[in-house]
Amino acid sequence: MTTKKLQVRILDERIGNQIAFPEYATDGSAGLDLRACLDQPLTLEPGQTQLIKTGLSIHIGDPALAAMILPRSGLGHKHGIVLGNLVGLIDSDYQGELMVSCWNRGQTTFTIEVGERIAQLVLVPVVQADFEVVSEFNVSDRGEGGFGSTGTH
Ligand SMILES: O=c1ccn([C@H]2C[C@H](O)[C@@H](COP(=O)(O)OP(=O)(O)OP(=O)(O)O)O2)c(=O)[nH]1
Ligand SMILES: [Mg+2]
Repeated sequence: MTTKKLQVRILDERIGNQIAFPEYATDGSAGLDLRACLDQPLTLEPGQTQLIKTGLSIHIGDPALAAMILPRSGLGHKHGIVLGNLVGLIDSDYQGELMVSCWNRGQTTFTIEVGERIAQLVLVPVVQADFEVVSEFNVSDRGEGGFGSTGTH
Protein backbone atom coordinates (compact mmCIF):
# COMPACT_ATOMS: atom_id res chain seq x y z
CA MET A 1 0.00 0.00 0.00
CA THR A 2 1.26 3.46 -0.81
CA THR A 3 0.05 6.47 1.06
CA LYS A 4 0.75 10.10 0.41
CA LYS A 5 1.02 12.84 3.02
CA LEU A 6 -1.57 15.40 2.02
CA GLN A 7 -1.87 18.88 3.47
CA VAL A 8 -5.41 19.69 4.48
CA ARG A 9 -6.95 22.82 6.00
CA ILE A 10 -10.09 22.70 8.08
CA LEU A 11 -12.24 25.66 7.06
CA ASP A 12 -15.25 24.94 9.25
CA GLU A 13 -14.91 24.29 12.96
CA ARG A 14 -17.58 21.58 12.86
CA ILE A 15 -15.24 19.30 10.88
CA GLY A 16 -13.88 16.67 13.25
CA ASN A 17 -16.75 17.32 15.67
CA GLN A 18 -20.34 17.35 14.42
CA ILE A 19 -19.15 16.59 10.86
CA ALA A 20 -16.66 13.74 10.62
CA PHE A 21 -13.23 14.29 9.08
CA PRO A 22 -12.93 12.36 5.79
CA GLU A 23 -11.63 8.83 6.16
CA TYR A 24 -11.30 5.63 4.18
CA ALA A 25 -14.30 3.46 5.11
CA THR A 26 -12.26 0.24 4.81
CA ASP A 27 -8.58 -0.67 4.40
CA GLY A 28 -9.15 -1.26 0.70
CA SER A 29 -11.20 1.85 -0.05
CA ALA A 30 -10.04 3.93 -2.99
CA GLY A 31 -12.18 6.92 -2.08
CA LEU A 32 -12.45 9.22 0.90
CA ASP A 33 -16.04 10.14 1.54
CA LEU A 34 -16.72 13.87 1.43
CA ARG A 35 -19.43 15.25 3.68
CA ALA A 36 -21.86 18.09 3.10
CA CYS A 37 -20.78 21.03 5.23
CA LEU A 38 -24.23 22.60 5.30
CA ASP A 39 -25.88 24.85 7.88
CA GLN A 40 -29.21 23.12 7.40
CA PRO A 41 -30.56 20.21 5.36
CA LEU A 42 -30.71 21.01 1.66
CA THR A 43 -33.60 19.84 -0.49
CA LEU A 44 -32.80 19.21 -4.13
CA GLU A 45 -35.80 19.16 -6.42
CA PRO A 46 -35.65 16.96 -9.53
CA GLY A 47 -33.28 18.58 -12.02
CA GLN A 48 -31.79 20.97 -9.45
CA THR A 49 -28.02 21.43 -8.95
CA GLN A 50 -26.31 23.00 -5.93
CA LEU A 51 -22.66 23.65 -5.15
CA ILE A 52 -22.01 22.27 -1.67
CA LYS A 53 -19.10 23.13 0.61
CA THR A 54 -17.01 20.44 2.26
CA GLY A 55 -15.37 22.68 4.86
CA LEU A 56 -11.97 21.45 3.73
CA SER A 57 -9.21 22.45 1.37
CA ILE A 58 -6.28 20.35 0.26
CA HIS A 59 -3.01 21.27 -1.41
CA ILE A 60 -1.72 18.28 -3.35
CA GLY A 61 1.37 20.25 -4.36
CA ASP A 62 2.73 17.61 -6.79
CA PRO A 63 1.92 17.92 -10.53
CA ALA A 64 2.23 14.14 -10.84
CA LEU A 65 -0.94 13.78 -8.75
CA ALA A 66 -4.50 15.03 -8.91
CA ALA A 67 -7.70 14.24 -7.09
CA MET A 68 -11.02 13.32 -8.57
CA ILE A 69 -14.42 13.83 -7.01
CA LEU A 70 -16.68 10.95 -7.97
CA PRO A 71 -20.31 10.16 -7.15
CA ARG A 72 -21.19 7.59 -4.49
CA SER A 73 -22.78 4.63 -6.22
CA GLY A 74 -25.66 4.23 -3.77
CA LEU A 75 -26.71 7.86 -3.94
CA GLY A 76 -26.35 7.94 -7.69
CA HIS A 77 -28.07 4.68 -8.49
CA LYS A 78 -30.85 4.66 -5.89
CA HIS A 79 -31.56 8.36 -5.49
CA GLY A 80 -30.27 10.01 -8.67
CA ILE A 81 -27.84 12.21 -6.74
CA VAL A 82 -24.77 12.59 -8.93
CA LEU A 83 -22.38 15.41 -9.76
CA GLY A 84 -23.36 18.45 -11.83
CA ASN A 85 -19.98 18.26 -13.52
CA LEU A 86 -20.17 14.44 -13.72
CA VAL A 87 -16.61 14.22 -12.35
CA GLY A 88 -14.69 16.87 -10.42
CA LEU A 89 -10.98 17.28 -11.09
CA ILE A 90 -8.85 18.84 -8.37
CA ASP A 91 -5.60 20.32 -9.67
CA SER A 92 -2.43 19.81 -7.69
CA ASP A 93 -2.07 23.58 -7.27
CA TYR A 94 -5.66 24.24 -6.14
CA GLN A 95 -5.84 25.61 -2.62
CA GLY A 96 -9.48 26.63 -2.39
CA GLU A 97 -12.29 24.84 -0.64
CA LEU A 98 -13.25 21.45 -2.05
CA MET A 99 -16.70 21.95 -3.52
CA VAL A 100 -19.15 19.30 -4.64
CA SER A 101 -21.70 20.04 -7.34
CA CYS A 102 -24.71 17.92 -6.44
CA TRP A 103 -27.25 17.27 -9.17
CA ASN A 104 -30.56 15.56 -8.62
CA ARG A 105 -30.91 13.82 -11.96
CA GLY A 106 -33.81 11.75 -10.61
CA GLN A 107 -37.56 12.31 -10.54
CA THR A 108 -38.06 12.66 -6.80
CA THR A 109 -37.05 15.29 -4.28
CA PHE A 110 -34.00 14.39 -2.19
CA THR A 111 -32.84 16.03 1.01
CA ILE A 112 -29.13 16.16 1.81
CA GLU A 113 -28.57 16.17 5.57
CA VAL A 114 -25.87 18.19 7.34
CA GLY A 115 -22.71 16.05 7.35
CA GLU A 116 -24.09 13.49 4.90
CA ARG A 117 -21.55 11.72 2.71
CA ILE A 118 -22.24 13.12 -0.76
CA ALA A 119 -19.28 12.16 -2.93
CA GLN A 120 -15.83 10.63 -2.74
CA LEU A 121 -12.32 11.90 -3.36
CA VAL A 122 -9.76 9.71 -5.10
CA LEU A 123 -6.09 10.62 -5.43
CA VAL A 124 -4.78 9.67 -8.87
CA PRO A 125 -1.42 9.73 -10.66
CA VAL A 126 -1.05 12.18 -13.53
CA VAL A 127 1.37 12.37 -16.43
CA GLN A 128 1.68 15.77 -18.06
CA ALA A 129 2.21 15.60 -21.83
CA ASP A 130 5.26 17.05 -23.50
CA PHE A 131 4.00 17.44 -27.09
CA GLU A 132 6.23 16.41 -29.94
CA VAL A 133 4.64 17.54 -33.22
CA VAL A 134 5.11 14.96 -36.00
CA SER A 135 3.73 14.73 -39.55
CA GLU A 136 2.97 10.98 -39.47
CA PHE A 137 2.64 8.30 -36.78
CA ASN A 138 4.20 4.86 -36.99
CA VAL A 139 1.29 2.69 -38.19
CA SER A 140 -0.52 0.76 -35.44
CA ASP A 141 -2.88 -2.26 -35.73
CA ARG A 142 -5.89 -0.05 -35.04
CA GLY A 143 -4.88 2.86 -37.19
CA GLU A 144 -7.67 5.42 -37.31
CA GLY A 145 -10.48 2.95 -36.61
CA GLY A 146 -12.70 3.67 -33.64
CA PHE A 147 -16.31 4.03 -32.54
CA GLY A 148 -17.19 0.36 -32.98
CA SER A 149 -14.72 -0.42 -35.77
CA THR A 150 -13.83 -3.74 -34.12
CA GLY A 151 -17.44 -4.97 -34.27
CA THR A 152 -19.97 -5.73 -31.53
CA HIS A 153 -19.25 -9.39 -30.64
O1 LIG B 1 -15.93 19.28 -8.45
C1 LIG B 1 -15.02 20.13 -8.38
C2 LIG B 1 -14.26 20.52 -9.50
C3 LIG B 1 -13.28 21.49 -9.33
N1 LIG B 1 -13.05 22.04 -8.11
C4 LIG B 1 -11.98 23.02 -7.94
C5 LIG B 1 -10.62 22.32 -7.92
C6 LIG B 1 -10.07 22.55 -9.30
O2 LIG B 1 -8.65 22.55 -9.32
C7 LIG B 1 -10.69 23.89 -9.65
C8 LIG B 1 -10.82 24.13 -11.11
O3 LIG B 1 -11.54 23.07 -11.67
P1 LIG B 1 -11.66 22.91 -13.25
O4 LIG B 1 -10.36 23.19 -13.90
O5 LIG B 1 -12.31 21.61 -13.53
O6 LIG B 1 -12.72 24.05 -13.58
P2 LIG B 1 -12.69 25.24 -14.64
O7 LIG B 1 -14.10 25.50 -14.95
O8 LIG B 1 -11.75 24.90 -15.78
O9 LIG B 1 -12.13 26.43 -13.76
P3 LIG B 1 -10.70 27.14 -13.76
O10 LIG B 1 -10.78 28.15 -14.84
O11 LIG B 1 -10.56 27.71 -12.37
O12 LIG B 1 -9.66 26.08 -14.03
O13 LIG B 1 -11.97 23.90 -9.04
C9 LIG B 1 -13.78 21.63 -7.00
O14 LIG B 1 -13.60 22.10 -5.88
N2 LIG B 1 -14.76 20.70 -7.17
MG1 LIG C 1 -9.64 24.52 -15.44
